[in-house]
Amino acid sequence: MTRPKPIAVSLGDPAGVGPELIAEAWLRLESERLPPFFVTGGASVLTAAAARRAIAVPVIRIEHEAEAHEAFSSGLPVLGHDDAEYRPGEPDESGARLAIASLTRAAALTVEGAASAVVTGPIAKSHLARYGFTQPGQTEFVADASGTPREDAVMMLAGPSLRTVPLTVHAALADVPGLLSIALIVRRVRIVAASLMRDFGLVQPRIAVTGLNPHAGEDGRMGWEERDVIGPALALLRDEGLAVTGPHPADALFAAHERGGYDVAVCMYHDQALIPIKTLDFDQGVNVTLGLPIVRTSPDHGTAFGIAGSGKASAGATIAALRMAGQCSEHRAKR
Ligand SMILES: NC(=O)C1=CN([C@@H]2O[C@H](COP(=O)(O)OP(=O)(O)OC[C@H]3O[C@@H](n4cnc5c(N)ncnc54)[C@H](O)[C@@H]3O)[C@@H](O)[C@H]2O)C=CC1
Ligand SMILES: NCC(=O)COP(=O)(O)O
Repeated sequence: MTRPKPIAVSLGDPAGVGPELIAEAWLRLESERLPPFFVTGGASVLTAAAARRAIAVPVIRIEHEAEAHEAFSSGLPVLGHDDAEYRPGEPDESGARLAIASLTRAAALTVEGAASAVVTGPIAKSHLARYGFTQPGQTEFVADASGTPREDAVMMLAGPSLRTVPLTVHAALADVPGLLSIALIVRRVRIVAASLMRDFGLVQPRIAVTGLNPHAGEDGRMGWEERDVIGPALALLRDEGLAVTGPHPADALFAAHERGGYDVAVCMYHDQALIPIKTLDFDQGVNVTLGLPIVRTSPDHGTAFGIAGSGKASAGATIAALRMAGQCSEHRAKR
């Protein structure tokens, strides 16, 4: 049997918590039973970040991704020579350029099949935008890199307590009602259903869809989107045989007694989906992009510049992202 390819990990912004958490994940590879991975660039950043965190993580430079498997048991494999100075909490131009280069290479290696999945370290979008990062986020970046229409790259947040999908993502709240349409909901919910089957092994995913307005519109008294947009979209999806319920009032859907009734909650906007997951599962929350020809996950937290280098950041979400990337790749390989 051929062994699976290693996972390509992008560094994230070197001034953020990404590098120290990747190093910590490598340190715990046996206790956490992590699949083999390598980092694209940032060898001296990773060495310095591990030292600052007072953890013993030998960094092993590799010239080719095929060397990652052998290196992995002795140290953290780092591919290539892209690098920067380690200045935690002080994002700068060279760090931004390294983050972009690392992401670009990790995604490209995954698209060409040299890596089984890409796990992206956290970046600060507004900071990187000053240095040539043109996409709204890494979700759109990996969509473009893998030749996927951006509308088909669907963000899902997954933790031990629940999974959520924001149908609209990095949009101003005032723009959300105008962005919602029957076509968007149908297209994205179909992708959610197909991905939960392909990447997570669910046979018939149970999909709960929220309303947009308080009380899911209260029969049109508090908004019309449920009646005119969300409801008709869900009727179409049910006609296709998908196990879709809603529109549900969003305020109660995440209560413990409700969560057992669905496999994923599809939400209308960013905070509706992210607040419950970050409240319940912050330390194990994974951001996974559905609908791609490749597997991509990420810890769901950001760069946390304020605590970078302090040793306070938890590696739980990074470890969960690595583990989930390995599991999704295994599910795909079995199909
Ligand atoms: N996957 C990614 O690339 C993401 C990137 N971001 C970016 O990160 C930047 C900062 O965003 P914020 O909203 O401040 O979110 P953040 O996640 O960086 O920080 C929010 C709070 O959580 C804490 N925190 C974050 N990670 C932690 C960890 N591993 N352990 C313990 N505490 C942790 C921080 O100290 C802060 O108090 C933004 O520029 C945003 O674009 C935000 C979310 C995801
Ligand atoms: N709030 C989630 C987030 O910002 C992650 O976005 P992306 O960079 O993974 O697209």
